[in-house]
Amino acid sequence: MAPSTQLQRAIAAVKAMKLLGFSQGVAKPVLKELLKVYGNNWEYIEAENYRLLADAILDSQESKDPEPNEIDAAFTDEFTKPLKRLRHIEDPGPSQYTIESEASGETLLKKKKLVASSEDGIGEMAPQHAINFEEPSAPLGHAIPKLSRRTMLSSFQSDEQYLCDRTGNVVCYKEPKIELDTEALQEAAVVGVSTIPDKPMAMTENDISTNYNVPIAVAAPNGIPSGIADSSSLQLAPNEGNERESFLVSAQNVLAYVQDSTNVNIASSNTGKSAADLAAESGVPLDDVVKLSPLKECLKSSESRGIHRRMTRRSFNGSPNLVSLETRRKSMNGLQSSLHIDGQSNGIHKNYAPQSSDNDVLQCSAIQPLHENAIIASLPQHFEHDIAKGEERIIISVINEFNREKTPPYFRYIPCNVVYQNAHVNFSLAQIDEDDCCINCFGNCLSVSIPCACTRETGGEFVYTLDGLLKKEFLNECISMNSYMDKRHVYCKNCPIERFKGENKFDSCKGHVVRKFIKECWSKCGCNKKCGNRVVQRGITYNLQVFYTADGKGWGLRTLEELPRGAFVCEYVGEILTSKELYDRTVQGSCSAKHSYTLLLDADWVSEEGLRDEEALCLDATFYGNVGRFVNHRCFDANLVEVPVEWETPDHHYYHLAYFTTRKVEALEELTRDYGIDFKDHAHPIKAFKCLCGSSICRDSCRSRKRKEQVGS
Ligand SMILES: C[S@@+](CC[C@H](N)C(=O)[O-])C[C@H]1O[C@@H](n2cnc3c(N)ncnc32)[C@H](O)[C@@H]1O
Repeated sequence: MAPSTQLQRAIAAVKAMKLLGFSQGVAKPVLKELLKVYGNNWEYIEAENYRLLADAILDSQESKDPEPNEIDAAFTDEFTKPLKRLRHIEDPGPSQYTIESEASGETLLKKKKLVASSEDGIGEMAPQHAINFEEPSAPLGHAIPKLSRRTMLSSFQSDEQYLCDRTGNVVCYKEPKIELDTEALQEAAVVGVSTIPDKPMAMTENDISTNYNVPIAVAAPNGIPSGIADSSSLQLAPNEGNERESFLVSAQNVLAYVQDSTNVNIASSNTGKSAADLAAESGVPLDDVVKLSPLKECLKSSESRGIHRRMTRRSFNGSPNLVSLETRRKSMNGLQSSLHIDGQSNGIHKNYAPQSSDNDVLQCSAIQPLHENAIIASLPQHFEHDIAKGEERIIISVINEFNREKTPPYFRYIPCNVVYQNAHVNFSLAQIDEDDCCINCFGNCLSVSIPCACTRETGGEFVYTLDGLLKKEFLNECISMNSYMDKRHVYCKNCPIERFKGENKFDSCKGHVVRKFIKECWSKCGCNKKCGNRVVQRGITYNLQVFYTADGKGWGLRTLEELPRGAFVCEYVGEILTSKELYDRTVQGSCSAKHSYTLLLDADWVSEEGLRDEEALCLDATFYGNVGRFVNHRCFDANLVEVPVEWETPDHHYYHLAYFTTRKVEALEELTRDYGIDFKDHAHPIKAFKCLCGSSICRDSCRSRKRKEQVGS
């Protein structure tokens, strides 16, 4: 990236932090560290108005948070000591981030320690500028800002525009960016060198928010995959690390089994009610919901806050759990997980996302800490307990049983595609011809013997069964069309992928796969929302989980319940880009993430001679996407197949990519699809990787054999 752009972005970031009350001196070193960690990928840092940066600053500050009796000294020191700078050392202390490689080959974001030093110029963090989350006294007359991460982040997010609903039109989003001003430009001169940090922002009493979402939670034993709990087979292992799992508790039953990173705490809901109040209101005996540890009483008292904070921190460093195993065992026995596999029913109950208010749902968004000090004791938790952040009808948990990477690298969850900027995706009822919809239908189109007009695309036949599965014949055809061997390619004369490469690089079309489309009924149709010809647009209905794969592929997606053949699993959702925009992103390196998340919507590129730039569309799930982005590749015998589906527009330029099962899939099986990669073709737009699919017919096996031979010789 050109230095000036880099500088401008740095200024904007620092400025944004300043608006939150973080001085330049505080923000700058953390920003530098994040840039290192994310390989100068600004998209991550700028996402959600620099949420990652704010999180990281809060984390580093919390780690520096002095004990109450140190506060006075720190402030007194302000005028007596030279400003200290931070440097990395191996000893425990306040944290920053660093990258480490695991045996698996994955690169992990880890905390690196910072300690005061006056030697190098990484940045400054004078004690007076660390935001304190305790009840501070300000001996030197400073106004001490008291902010919570939640307060800050919600103020950060307040001007976000929301994106889309599941069946609605694609919405073009624009996130507010911090405008550069002259003051910021002056600061440009000092980004990268140390300066005297600014004074903290003065805060009023109203700014001091206490609306922490602190739920009731029960720790589950380690070693049980999130989403699966069979109380009869629980192994109560000693606490080996910091990662645990908890339940999402509703008034009547446990909704989900979720992962967490911090300690067990008992606290109030975000309405400010206590656990006891909520339990009383919901009619669930408190002891049945949560077995309070002996710590309960001391956590409730304000005097104990310091103790709790210290205990939380100690435990975060790996020392024994706050709640006894016995307490945990009782808690587990007192609860029925909604996600259990038992011998009798062999069923996993749906992990529906709660729709109700605080009154009837106590959200255990991972074992949330009691107060703000503890909130920032964890690594940034982008997704809390549901990676879909409530955007799907199902809660989608995340679990890593192999290393300490708690969540996948940052991305923003969207349940349906969103136009990035120039893509021509414009839905209008007028655009849908009467022959392309079933205006005169009513009820469920599938219950009538004569197929409706929406089946024109599929030869006058509905492709779905009454159970909502893809019919055998259609599924077989899709599998065969997608199969690497049988795939039929068509070639366009003026391929949009090639034409942006510049004159020297211009190449002939690499080919586009011929596909079979599904056309679902939609708003202009007379049928109702429950019509059997509306499957994909209803969204995810099966229990899925994002998990860390054991075989080095990074994160993956799996099912927590058995899936029948022909079942719709999820859509591949991302930003809708023109192929030019995708090319520009690739050239700029903003898509240089370790994994590739782009797909072409190229099914119809050959049918028009002069396809306009804005009509040659792609999906990029690198920064915005849904669970579809975690589906890994498997050569030949993948259990998912990708099918193009359209409902809002029948023009084949824009459509949805839906994943259906190619066979019965067992609970806990990883969901995979064949990306169609030719591992020998290095010019292919999909960046090849060393395939670790494990299939006995892996197409990359020749290459890996060759490599081994080369190494051996
Ligand atoms: C759409 S992403 C899948 C999710 C990804 N594993 C993650 O951690 O976010 C595609 C990327 O995953 C990795 N991947 C997928 N299938 C793989 C396979 N069979 N072997 C090795 N890496 C794979 C590659 O890095 C690929 O670019």
